[in-house]
Amino acid sequence: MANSAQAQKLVYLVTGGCGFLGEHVVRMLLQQEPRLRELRIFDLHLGPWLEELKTGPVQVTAIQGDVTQAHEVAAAMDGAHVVIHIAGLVDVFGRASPKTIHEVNVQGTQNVIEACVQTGTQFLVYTSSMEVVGPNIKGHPFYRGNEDTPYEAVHKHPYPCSKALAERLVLEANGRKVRGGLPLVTCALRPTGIYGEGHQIMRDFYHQGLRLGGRLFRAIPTSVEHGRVYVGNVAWMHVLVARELEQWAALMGGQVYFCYDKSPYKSYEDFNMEFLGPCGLRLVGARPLLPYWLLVLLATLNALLQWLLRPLLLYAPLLNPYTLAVANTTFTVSTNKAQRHFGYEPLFSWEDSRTRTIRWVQALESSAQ
Ligand SMILES: NC(=O)c1ccc[n+]([C@@H]2O[C@H](COP(=O)([O-])OP(=O)(O)OC[C@H]3O[C@@H](n4cnc5c(N)ncnc54)[C@H](O)[C@@H]3O)[C@@H](O)[C@H]2O)c1
Ligand SMILES: CC(C)[C@@H](O)CC[C@@H](C)[C@H]1CC[C@H]2[C@@H]3[C@H](O)C=C4C[C@@H](O)CC[C@]4(C)[C@H]3CC[C@]12C
Repeated sequence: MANSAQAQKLVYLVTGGCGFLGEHVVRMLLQQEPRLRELRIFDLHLGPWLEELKTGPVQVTAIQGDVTQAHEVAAAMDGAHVVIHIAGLVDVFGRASPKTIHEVNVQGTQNVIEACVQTGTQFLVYTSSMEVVGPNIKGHPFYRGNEDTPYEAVHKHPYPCSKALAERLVLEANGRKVRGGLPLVTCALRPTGIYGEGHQIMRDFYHQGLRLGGRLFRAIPTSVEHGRVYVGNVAWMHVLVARELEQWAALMGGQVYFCYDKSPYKSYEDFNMEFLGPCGLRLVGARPLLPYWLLVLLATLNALLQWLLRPLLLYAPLLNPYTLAVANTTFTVSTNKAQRHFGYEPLFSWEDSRTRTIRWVQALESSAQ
């Protein structure tokens, strides 16, 4: 813990700080980073909950802005020591155009990098994604892989393509001179499927189950495992990386780290039932109720419907060809690189992560009644 001489001298900027992961990172920084003097939260959509944070010892500055606007990013960055770049369009459901996804995720990231160079911000932590690696378009499984596992990372979908390009920009920017002549130190964190309080997709599954009389229908074989990580542990890894990046710049600069904890490897649907089951939902079927070819047909029909209806309304169901393919491909990580490089250990046990998430879903239940 920092002593009083070190305390409260740093300015952090968090982009996307009002999103699912961003809010947890903001709250974790306020709890776990004693050197914070000012915390700037830059987001397209500011949350009302930010007001409650302004009563503490750290100056919390909410900045409504757009990462696609370079001047807005530079203005928010000026004077910051560390930037944690979380903002992004997480869209695999066809809600945004490929162009918009690229503008936000790639150009937005480039704007953050250039703002660091222009203003002299020396430390950049980027929230990347497992999808930078896979699953690839060939449906190759990634089984208990790590940051060095060979894998043909070939993508077509705009989201993984944008995350892969943005991550590359961040890693290539490591070592660039920023204003004042010091080197920019960057690194990228790759969460697998994040779960926890505020996860919109979990909320969607819960409401879908309520609509179907408390039942969800299995679509994916139990043998297909997906790595998942609790949002609190992802937030903790962001805080730790931002703290250690200066001291271990030579080791950590230009590196990628998977985000991991002790969450069990299960199919995406079975894992969700760890939280939805205790809240009264039941997953029907020991194996998929429909053959895979029929699921592909239904997913394709959903994509066609989305295209036909687009001039009238946004139709964006969970099931589409991309989400079906991802859900149906094993992707699990087994690594300790973050532990070896900067001493990361999960802050929340699996049991604690599960309990917190169940309590959140139960709160949804009471608000739905
Ligand atoms: N959710 C996951 O499972 C997961 C897994 C791996 C990586 N990630 C990455 O984590 C990051 C956050 O994901 P999330 O699940 O919290 O998503 P989210 O949509 O809840 O949060 C994204 C935030 O970014 C903001 N934002 C979007 N466009 C912006 C723009 N143009 N300018 C400024 N702010 C903008 C949004 O308003 C939102 O607050 C993303 O970069 C995503 O790729 C998410
Ligand atoms: C309708 C069924 C087939 C159902 O099982 C579909 C589930 C599907 C919506 C999810 C399965 C895997 C998810 C993705 C994965 O957890 C990792 C991701 C990376 C992250 O950066 C963004 C979110 C996501 C793409 C995540 C999205 C939902 C799934 C595709």
